[in-house]
Amino acid sequence: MVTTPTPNPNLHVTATVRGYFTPRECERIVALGKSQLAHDATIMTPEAAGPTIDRSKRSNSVTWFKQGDAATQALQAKLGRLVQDVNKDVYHFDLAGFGEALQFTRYESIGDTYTWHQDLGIGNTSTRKLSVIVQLSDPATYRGCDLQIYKEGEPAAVERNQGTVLIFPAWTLHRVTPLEEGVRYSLVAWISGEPFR
Ligand SMILES: O=C(O)CCC(=O)C(=O)O
Ligand SMILES: [Fe+2]
Repeated sequence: MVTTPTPNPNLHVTATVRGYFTPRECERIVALGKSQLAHDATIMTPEAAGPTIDRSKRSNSVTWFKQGDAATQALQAKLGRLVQDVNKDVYHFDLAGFGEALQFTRYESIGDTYTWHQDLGIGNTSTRKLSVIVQLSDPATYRGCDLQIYKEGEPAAVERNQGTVLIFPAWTLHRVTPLEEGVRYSLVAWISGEPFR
């Protein structure tokens, strides 16, 4: 049987929402993140049974915001509204919601980095459909640590402004270049769903 599905024209798009969070809101999120324990960030590889630490690929630390906390719920509500709107206009995915805890990402040591990767992978990362990143730091306070998206063979830098939200399909290749000066924080959320449709 041959059918011709309707094309989905925006799968390459990174949705950029400038100033969705105010600098004050960003500072509050940073303070909340910094008040909690940091863990070495891990990666998933098909070779390893579970999450592994590989500093050549990912050198930074993360804090998972506690599920159910009032502050977490408020953050998820605000992000969720935006994601629903963007998904309706841009991606048209079947989404179930936040599949895992919000990740507060910390680049605090010179050289902290995350090399090219996709967020959609194996194990519990396999249900991720959209990646959502909030730029929490004032770009004047750090050098390097550029979030870049792979576009037609080239790294394309994305908006660095504090409070900007970036949304892209979770298979999109992206990286964070090494931190050269200062510190950078980001908030990362993944919106998950049943196998792709
Ligand atoms: O810190 C960022 O902007 C991106 C982090 C990231 O790509 C990830 O944690 O998967
Ligand atoms: Fe990522």
